[in-house]
Amino acid sequence: MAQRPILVTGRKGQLARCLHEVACHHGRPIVALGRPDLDLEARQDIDKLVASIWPSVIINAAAYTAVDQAESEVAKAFSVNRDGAAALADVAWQMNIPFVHLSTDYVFSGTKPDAYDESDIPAPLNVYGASKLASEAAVLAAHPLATIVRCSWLYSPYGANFVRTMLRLAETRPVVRVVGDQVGNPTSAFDLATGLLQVIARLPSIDRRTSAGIFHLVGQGETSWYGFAEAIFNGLSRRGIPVPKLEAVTTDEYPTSARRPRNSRLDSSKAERVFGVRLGAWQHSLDVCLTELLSTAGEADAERNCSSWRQRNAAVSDHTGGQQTVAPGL
Ligand SMILES: NC(=O)C1=CN([C@@H]2O[C@H](COP(=O)(O)OP(=O)(O)OC[C@H]3O[C@@H](n4cnc5c(N)ncnc54)[C@H](OP(=O)(O)O)[C@@H]3O)[C@@H](O)[C@H]2O)C=CC1
Ligand SMILES: Cc1cn([C@H]2C[C@H](O)[C@@H](COP(=O)(O)OP(=O)(O)O[C@H]3O[C@@H](C)C(=O)[C@@H](O)[C@H]3O)O2)c(=O)[nH]c1=O
Ligand SMILES: [Mg+2]
Repeated sequence: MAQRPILVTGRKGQLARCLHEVACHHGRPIVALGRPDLDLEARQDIDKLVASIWPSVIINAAAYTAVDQAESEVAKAFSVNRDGAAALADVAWQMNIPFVHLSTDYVFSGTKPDAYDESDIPAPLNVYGASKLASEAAVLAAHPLATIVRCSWLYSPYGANFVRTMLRLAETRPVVRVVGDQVGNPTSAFDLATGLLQVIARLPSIDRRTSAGIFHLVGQGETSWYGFAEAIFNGLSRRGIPVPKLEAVTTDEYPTSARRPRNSRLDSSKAERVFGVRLGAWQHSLDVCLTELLSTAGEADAERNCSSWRQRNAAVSDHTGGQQTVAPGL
């Protein structure tokens, strides 16, 4: 009998695209759905759509992710992130399908001096973070066995992310100013995709109460947005590309609509203990991403097929601790 596919939502988003590539590379059937076919705000026929695919697991990578814009689109952010996610989780629960949902470091206020673990109390500073925190509770209410993965500072060759923003600014600005007083964990969406596939591969062998609930899963290492920008520009310089002058500024000197946490570092040790998954160091994965971006300049937004996943990605290790490029157990 044919293997049931993974169903991922948010098809054009960076994580969904990475999941698609990595799953294809490992010969795992995967169906990616996006708007208009699957719109989390128009959920009448989600159950029929899901039934027609009959997936082995659903990964909800669709979300309203425009952090500043969310401040003035509160209803929409909650409608997509909380209500849409809950409706999909409900369908999964009714059909007895495991459900993996993504959340964010922005659920935290940033006042803790250390990395946040799953027992820390969230207190979001912005609408996006509040809507994602609400999504966690709503998803777990609809699907008590859902696995919720909080990640942070995702980057990839696709979509809107800080690496692609810095590459764009490098081409157009003589000086780039970036905040140096907000720290977190940059996370490669390819590494996260590989880690998520390991998580779902291990779900059947783990007690369902243990795999349910919240897990932090981010790239190893930490930096500020300024440190991240510096590493990006260093990567460009090493490749002979001219870069602008980079200046560190404070949060107060770089006003934005949404407030952001000063510290949103996440401790991923629970995910490592339970699922045996650990993502790679962000500096290495950034270099992989830059190579990919610069070798495919201009086509990063094009739809790609399975064959485009090269053996270049996903520094993920299993519980044996060894770094490897091919994820174990997929
Ligand atoms: N980006 C980051 O730094 C981080 C992201 N996360 C979480 O990880 C997940 C994946 O993020 P990422 O891949 O970066 O997000 P992207 O913004 O790259 O992609 C999100 C996708 O969701 C889709 N979407 C938006 N609204 C709807 C809707 N009403 N119905 C269906 N699809 C919709 C968008 O579709 P369309 O293309 O049609 O607009 C888009 O393709 C999200 O849950 C996000 O909150 C967590 C931490 C960090
Ligand atoms: C573009 C730019 C940003 N910044 C600052 C603003 C902000 O504090 C920080 C990051 O800005 P961005 O808007 O790129 O990133 P932001 O949208 O805040 O990224 C977040 O997205 C959501 C979806 C998440 O879940 C988070 O984990 C996080 O990745 O850098 C500068 O200082 N200079 C700049 O030139
Ligand atoms: Mg943004």
